[in-house]
Amino acid sequence: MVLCPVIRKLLHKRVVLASASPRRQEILRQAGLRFEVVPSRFKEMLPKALFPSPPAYAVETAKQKALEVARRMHQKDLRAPDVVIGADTIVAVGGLILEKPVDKQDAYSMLSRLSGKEHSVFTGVAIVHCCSRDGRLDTDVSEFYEETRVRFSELSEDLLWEYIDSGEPMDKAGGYGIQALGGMLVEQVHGDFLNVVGFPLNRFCKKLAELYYPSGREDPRPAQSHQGRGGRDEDGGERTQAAGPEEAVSSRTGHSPPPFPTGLLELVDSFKASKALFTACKLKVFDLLKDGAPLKAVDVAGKLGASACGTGRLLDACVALGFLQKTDRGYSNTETANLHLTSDGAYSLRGLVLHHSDHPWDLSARPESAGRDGVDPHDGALGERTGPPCQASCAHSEETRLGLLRAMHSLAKLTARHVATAFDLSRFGSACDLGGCTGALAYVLAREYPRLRVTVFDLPEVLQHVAGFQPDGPRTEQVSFLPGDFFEDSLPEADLYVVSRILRDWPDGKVHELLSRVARACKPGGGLLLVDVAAGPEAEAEAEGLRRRAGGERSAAVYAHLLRRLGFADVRAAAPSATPTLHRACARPASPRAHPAGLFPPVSLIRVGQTASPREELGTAGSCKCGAP
Ligand SMILES: Cc1cn([C@H]2C[C@H](O)[C@@H](COP(=O)(O)OP(=O)(O)OP(=O)(O)O)O2)c(=O)[nH]c1=O
Repeated sequence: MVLCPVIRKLLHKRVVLASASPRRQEILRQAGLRFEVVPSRFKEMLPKALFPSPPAYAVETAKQKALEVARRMHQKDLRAPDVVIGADTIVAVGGLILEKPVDKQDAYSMLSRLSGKEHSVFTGVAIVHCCSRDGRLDTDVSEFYEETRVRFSELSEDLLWEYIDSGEPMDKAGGYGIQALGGMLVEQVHGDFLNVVGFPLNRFCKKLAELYYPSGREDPRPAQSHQGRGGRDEDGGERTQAAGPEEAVSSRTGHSPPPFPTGLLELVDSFKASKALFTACKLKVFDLLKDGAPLKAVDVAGKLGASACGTGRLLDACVALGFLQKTDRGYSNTETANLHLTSDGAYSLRGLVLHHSDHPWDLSARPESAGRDGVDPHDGALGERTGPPCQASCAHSEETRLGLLRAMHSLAKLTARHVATAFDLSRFGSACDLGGCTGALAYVLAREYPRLRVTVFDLPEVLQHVAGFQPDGPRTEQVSFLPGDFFEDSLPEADLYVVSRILRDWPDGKVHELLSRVARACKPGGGLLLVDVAAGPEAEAEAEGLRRRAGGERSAAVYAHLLRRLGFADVRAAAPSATPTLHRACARPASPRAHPAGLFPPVSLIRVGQTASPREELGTAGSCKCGAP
């Protein structure tokens, strides 16, 4: 996600980060910037004594790093990138500048100098706009620095050496990494934390805003006027041009182009990113790079039996996407890749990735039928409904079904804790997860509520595969599996029924039928935990006619109305306190026709209902069985 509008503005420029620092790459990537990484070869050996202050030294080094990359790229292709970003982080204590230690002894003398005192961390940043004209490179440098003050506690000799022996200090200014083990040495921080880690993101965004909207307008249109060559910015940095190249063109010709169709171009291009991810997962690139030392492209290619050139391009794409980091020593996984893209990552989504890779969204395969004939992409070739993916896959090969189970399992595992803790369910003694598949949610419910016994109720052909998905550890005995069809068979007895990510796959009639069955099975005082992606009200209104036959996300209001009619009282909704990952994972389109108003429905919804009072209410619920909500 790109929060900062100025960063969004850079999305269609060729941006290069002239730094090998994995931390800088991570910070800028998290901010949504897209860039290539070309580490600078500038030797950080400027004579420090010539600079009036430590930050002046950091700023000049940052500038020289960026300019070296701009010149090298221009020489190589006679075409420089649009923007090159350079940065340099130093630690200053008592007028002394500390950079990266050269060896352990050097690290020791730096850290003992910092012990028990406050020091400053300065990061100098240079933003170089480039323009290649007639084989010549024109550059336009803006620069600034940020200061953060850090206080260390008193460090014992033992602690110092233990820390040095961890190896962490060696590639970091001042010999410590505040974001990792080095955080233990730190007593207080005043200022921007990311500045210490290597890149002052907040100040960087402000600087970009100054450059691109010099009059302080929020309006993202290009600025109409800009300063001439030789201007100086507020930090005393040289700046020859206030606006970027785009603005210059518009002011020269007097022609104002239409707003840049950023979102559209992103969509056109976005499949490439997915393709790179799919390919890397299929080839097990992230498994290969897990835990080991960084590998060069040629070594990865050798292990995969692939071409060095193609592998290099794939690995670079993964760097740009934030799944790999690249240094002089080679490629290695980012934390995201270790966690989500390796086969055995704690929250591996590899199964989901492979499923989507092997089963592209049907709309792309049969766009004509979806658009022209109004056939739902989940339907069979003649428009007949094949049911939710899990059931539809029963008609397919064992391999397809297993792939789908892995996909559903990985997603359920990622979101299970948010779901299990969205409401306090501790008063329930037993639960039945209808269509609970591999039991990913059931096990987390059992872990969160040690008194709860959970039955996973699903089709026999699904349950025959669950053995491969069982977690180790305590409380697995709280969970049991029972084969059955929630439309055909009697529902197992339970105090709480769970219907998670089921309803969106069914049309209204079936949704009503299933919830009516749950309402009838519910004991007085029993409950229902309904988990689904919710459509916003507008999408809901537009989807109304289409969804009756097709399924798709429904709004909170529709579910609330239906549940009340079925006799549930105390209907409550909660959007999970979701991480961006969770939101993205949940908020995906079921079918394009069900969401004509937008591809990404706004929120995930969890609601719990409890049958109000006993029998009359349940009777009412039964009498509603045939009516559509
Ligand atoms: C103080 C501190 C520094 N650092 C890092 C940030 C920088 O990467 C590094 C300082 O060295 P730099 O020379 O600024 O950067 P670099 O050598 O890592 O990368 P490049 O020169 O290619 O841009 O120290 C931390 O990661 N944590 C910290 O707490």
